[in-house]
Amino acid sequence: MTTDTTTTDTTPGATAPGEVVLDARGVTMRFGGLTAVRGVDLTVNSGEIVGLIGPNGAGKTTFFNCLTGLYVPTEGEVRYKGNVLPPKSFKVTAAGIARTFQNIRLFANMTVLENVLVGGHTRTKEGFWSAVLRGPGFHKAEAASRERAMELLEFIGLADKAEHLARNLPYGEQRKLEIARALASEPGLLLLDEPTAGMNPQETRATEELVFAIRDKGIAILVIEHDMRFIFNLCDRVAVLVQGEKLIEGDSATVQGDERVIAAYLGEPFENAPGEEEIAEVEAAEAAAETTTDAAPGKENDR
Ligand SMILES: Nc1ncnc2c1ncn2[C@@H]1O[C@H](COP(=O)(O)OP(=O)(O)OP(=O)(O)O)[C@@H](O)[C@H]1O
Repeated sequence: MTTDTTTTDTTPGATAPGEVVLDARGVTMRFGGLTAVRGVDLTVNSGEIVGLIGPNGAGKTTFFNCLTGLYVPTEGEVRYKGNVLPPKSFKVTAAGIARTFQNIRLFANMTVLENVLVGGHTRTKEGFWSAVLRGPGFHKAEAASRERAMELLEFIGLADKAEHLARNLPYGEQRKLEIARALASEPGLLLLDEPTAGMNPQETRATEELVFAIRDKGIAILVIEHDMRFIFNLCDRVAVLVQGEKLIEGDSATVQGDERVIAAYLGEPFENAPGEEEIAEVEAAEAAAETTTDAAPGKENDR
């Protein structure tokens, strides 16, 4: 994985520093008599990682769905780089917002590379007839798509598994692949819905590094996550939803220390420093991984 800390202006979809990428205003979503999201304002600026937290059923996923064209908000407006979002998911993706889902949604029987190629189809210039006739233009475009997809797999650390079936990847790598597939649509904003769900501490830490590296490519990030340590380490700003409404928004220290957040969500003050137990757990997992690699060099993952 590339971990350069400078913004690369060659990244497609990358945004100039300080630009408002996402501007959601007064977003309300009702399902019959239930108001799942009520009057939520949220902005994400370029270069930022913003977290969205809240108890189960607070409306986080519903709000995400309003940002991706899956739902049209009952009230309010969502703008991406100044333009109101089109009311269809594929048009929102084409506009520059990509997402991952709470539950992994890969094409299990396709290869890792094919999954990324599918993610990039919104950026393929060749049209239907070109694909049918398979002329020189098509082959050139196909080669370029494969090259871009391989670059992404390189970045994410899965290039050596490009030809493996997605279903044979370990869980943590499937989650990475989902992110690579989302990045293939060349977004300016990436929405991550519980990216570390089900991960061990080592995988969570790797995901943290990956999200920083994506941000450093000039892609703004909005992330939902229940793992508070992950959120507070990662995010420039955190917004807290409770019962569909935004309770507070601020930097990690402000949110962690807010009595209403503690009462409504955290339950007890959050300790910023990782505990000795967790450090030991991560170190043990890393040592075990190294031993396995040393013991079985070049061992192929099952396909
Ligand atoms: N399609 C739907 N139809 C009816 N009610 C819905 C629908 N989707 C969500 N809800 C309700 O809206 C509320 C908010 O749900 P949502 O899934 O957005 O919460 P969440 O904060 O993402 O929760 P979690 O952390 O458990 O994923 C819940 O009461 C849920 O039952």
